[in-house]
Amino acid sequence: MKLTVLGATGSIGVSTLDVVARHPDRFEVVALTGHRQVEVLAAQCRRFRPAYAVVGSAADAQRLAGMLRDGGLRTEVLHGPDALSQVASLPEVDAVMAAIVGAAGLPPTLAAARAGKRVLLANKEALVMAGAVFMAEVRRAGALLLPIDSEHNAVFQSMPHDYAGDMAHSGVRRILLTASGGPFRSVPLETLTGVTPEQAVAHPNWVMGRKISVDSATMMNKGLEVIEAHWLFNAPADRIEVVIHPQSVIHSLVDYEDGSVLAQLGNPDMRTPIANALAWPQRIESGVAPLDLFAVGQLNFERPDLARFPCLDLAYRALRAEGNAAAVLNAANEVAVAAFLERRLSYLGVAELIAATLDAVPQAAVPDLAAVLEADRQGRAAALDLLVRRFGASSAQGPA
Ligand SMILES: NC(=O)C1=CN([C@@H]2O[C@H](COP(=O)(O)OP(=O)(O)OC[C@H]3O[C@@H](n4cnc5c(N)ncnc54)[C@H](OP(=O)(O)O)[C@@H]3O)[C@@H](O)[C@H]2O)C=CC1
Ligand SMILES: CC(=O)[C@@H](O)[C@H](O)COP(=O)(O)O
Ligand SMILES: [Mn+2]
Repeated sequence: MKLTVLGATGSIGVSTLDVVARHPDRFEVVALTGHRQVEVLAAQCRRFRPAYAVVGSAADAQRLAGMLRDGGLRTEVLHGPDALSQVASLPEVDAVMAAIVGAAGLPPTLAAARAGKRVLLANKEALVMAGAVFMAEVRRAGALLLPIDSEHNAVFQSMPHDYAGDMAHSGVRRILLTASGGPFRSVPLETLTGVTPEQAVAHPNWVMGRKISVDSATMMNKGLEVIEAHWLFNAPADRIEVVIHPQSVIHSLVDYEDGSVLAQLGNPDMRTPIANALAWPQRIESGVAPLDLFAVGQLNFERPDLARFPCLDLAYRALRAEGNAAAVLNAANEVAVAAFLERRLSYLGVAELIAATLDAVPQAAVPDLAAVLEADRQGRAAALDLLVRRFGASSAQGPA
């Protein structure tokens, strides 16, 4: 199978290449993309010898090309958003790992879907922003969409094999998404005012990029995942429930009409869902240790407290509002998380800024990609404006 890995230099990208390296007879890497981490991408190119590598800027492309030439590699180095879409839709590529973080991942992921690829979807923001447009393109092009997000991969594994998007027909009552509750699940509520980016990114169970780690702390990650589940499984909001499960061993569950509840369990290591989607419908070795239930000992469950996790409530509200609301929610969240990581916004300010942005941007339909991108633009503009005017941040904003 010939692969493009979008976001190869990130947490999911590195785990993907770890699985790929275990099966040189099965997988061939055609293209790798990074953004700013040129040295990491250069090392990956030396190891996997792709035909194409993509970075964010012309200057970095020049630097990478020099490094690869010195190593005797023939990899063609490209840069910029169009190059991402180009390598996501190459005719010789069978499967695309979509592991760019945030809205920047939408155009190349959509390009892969439009080209009818096997799309391994980690970039949940793409589906949150553009769910209807994205799913329509998947169906039109006959692409195979396989979820990488651990919860959705667990649901995928626990659904009937012939599930075609009709929960009632398949006897599915509810989808139960598990959530760790993040680093602030049980700290006294009054201490949340002063929490730092370092505390927020210290996830109890998973090692991930900084943006998704903050999302886990606020539980916006679970909110985005509720919206993701809605689109992937054609599930209405009131049939998707979130269950806090602090051990992150049960990755999610499907509740059937006959009272059966099927779940997928495993150690919290993304190489399991990555291997599952890369090889589906076969099973391959992933490097993940066998689950030791005696060491786990206990599996606990709690109902999420929406006063502690208002972002979860905001995401359900955006899903129910339909139209541009989810794209605005996502845009505001990206602005808020970046500002929090730069210490320009408090932890509690993240949810407040998102709520204020949702109030500020008028409702609109999003029938096509242009409308989705306009909703994203409006959400970012409103959030940045509110950040300065209402939340007192200075007007300069650095990279996320
Ligand atoms: N990490 C995890 O365990 C999980 C992640 N996900 C999802 O997977 C996606 C990736 O997450 P994760 O790997 O943690 O994130 P990371 O921050 O670790 O990696 C992000 C990747 O995207 C690249 N990137 C960043 N900005 C841009 C841009 N503007 N244009 C092109 N490429 C860009 C980065 O390049 P560079 O580093 O070179 O600058 C890097 O390769 C997210 O959508 C996340 O929600 C879902 C489930 C679990
Ligand atoms: C590994 C993965 O899929 C993450 O999205 C994970 O779910 C984050 O943990 P939380 O349950 O804390 O959001
Ligand atoms: Mn997840």
